Amino acid sequence: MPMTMIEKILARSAGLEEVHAGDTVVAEVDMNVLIDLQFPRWVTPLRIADPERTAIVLDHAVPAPTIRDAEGGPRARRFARDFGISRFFDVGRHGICHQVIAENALARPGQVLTCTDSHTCAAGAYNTAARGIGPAEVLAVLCTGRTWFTVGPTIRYELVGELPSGVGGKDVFLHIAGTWGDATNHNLEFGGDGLASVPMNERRTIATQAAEISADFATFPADEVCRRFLAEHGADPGEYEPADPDPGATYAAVRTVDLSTLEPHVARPGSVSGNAVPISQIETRRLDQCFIGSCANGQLDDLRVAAEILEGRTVAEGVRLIVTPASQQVYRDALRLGYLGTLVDAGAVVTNSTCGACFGYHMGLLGAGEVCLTASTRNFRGRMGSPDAEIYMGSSATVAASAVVGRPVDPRTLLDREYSA
Ligand SMILES: CC(C)[C@H](C(=O)O)[C@@H](O)C(=O)O
Ligand code: SF4
Repeated sequence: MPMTMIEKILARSAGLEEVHAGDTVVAEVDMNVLIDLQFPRWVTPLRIADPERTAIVLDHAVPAPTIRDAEGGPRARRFARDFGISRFFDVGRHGICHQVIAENALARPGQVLTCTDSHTCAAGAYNTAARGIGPAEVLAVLCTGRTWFTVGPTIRYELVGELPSGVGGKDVFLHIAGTWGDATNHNLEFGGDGLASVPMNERRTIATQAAEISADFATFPADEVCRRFLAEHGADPGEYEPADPDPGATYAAVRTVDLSTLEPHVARPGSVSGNAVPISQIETRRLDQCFIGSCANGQLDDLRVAAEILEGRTVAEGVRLIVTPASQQVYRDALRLGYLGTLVDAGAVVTNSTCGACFGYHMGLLGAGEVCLTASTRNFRGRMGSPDAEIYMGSSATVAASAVVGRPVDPRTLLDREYSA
C-alpha cells in the first residue's frame, strides 16, 4: 500500500516494509538531543547507546538565571565528558536547540530525531521525523538508541502560488491554525508547487509551530532548496536518503493553501487554533511589549527583516522591543551584518541568545494588564509572565512594524514605502 512521507520514514527506521496510520513501531533514533532543563534533575545512566547519536544543547536558561539552573551546567559538562559526547553546545557556543540542530545539520532527510522539547517537530523542515518526547523516554533512547511511536493519520497541505513579499512562514501557519484549528495526533505533510517559494527559515517556522495545533510530526520534502541548505551546513547528499510520499497514499485530509493570496496574520490572545485572522481584521490595541525571538522566529532572517523595518525609525514611546537571536551564530552574523546596531539604535533591547522571554522565564516578562505582540511560539494565558497579560502573535515583520507604531499594523506599510493599506 502507498505510504505518506512520515509513514515511509518510520517504516525505514523500524526496518519494516510498510507502516500505516494506527501502527505502533519501534524506531532507530539517528539523533537524540538533550537540553539544559533536564540536568538539574538528571539521573545518570550507566552506559549510553551511542555518543555520536547524542547532542547536548544548553538553551532554555543560559546564562543561568537561577541557582537551580546553575547547578545543571556542571552536570551537563560532566556528562558530556564522561560519555565522550562531542556535540556539546555549552554557553558561548549555544543557541536554542532547534536552531543548533539546523546550523549543524543534526537533522537529516529520511532520519529520526528526538528531544525532550515539544518543538522538536521543527526539524521536519529537513524531511526528518522529529518529535518531542518526555525526559524519561529521552533517557531510554540514550540507553537503547530506540523509541516507539504510534503512527497517526496524515493531513497534507498542498501549497500553491508564490509567497508574497512581507508574508512569511508565521503567516502561513497562522492561516492554517486560524482556518482549520487543531490537528491533534495527526501528522502534517507539506508539498506542492508553491513550496519552491518558501525558504528554509520559513519552512522551519511552520514546522516548529505545528506543536501549537497539537500535531505529532510535520514534514517537508527534501527538495532542491532543502538539499542546498543541508550542503551549506555540512551534510552531503550521500549521507542521507530523502523520503517522498508515494502517489496514492492515504490522507485524513488534503488542504490547499494559496500562498499568493495570503496577508500577514495575527493570533489573538489565548491560543492560535481558530483564533488567528488576517491583520486587517485585528483590533487596535496599545502595545507594551514586542518580542522577536524563539526557535520559530529568532533566525537571522527575522533579525534582517526587523532591521530593514527599523532602519532610521524608532520604537514607539512606551513600547519595549526585545530581540533575542536564536543562537550565538545568529548573534554573530547579525552583528557582522549590522542588524544589531540598527535595532539598538532604534531603541530595541537585544538580549543574549536563549529561550528567555518566549516561555516567560527570564529576559523580559510581562506584568499584569500588559499587552504584548510576540513572534515567538505560544500565546496562551501566562506564557510570558503574568496570567493577567495578553499576548498577540504575528511574524517578526509584523512585530517590528507594530513596535514602531505602538499598535498592531500590517508590516507592508513600513516595509514597502509604495504600499498603502
Ligand atoms: C520548557 C520546555 C521543555 C518547553 C517545551 O517542551 O516546549 C519549552 O521549550 C516551551 O516552549 O514551552
Ligand atoms: S524558544 Fe520557546 S518554544 Fe522554542 S524551545 Fe525555547 S521555550 Fe520552547
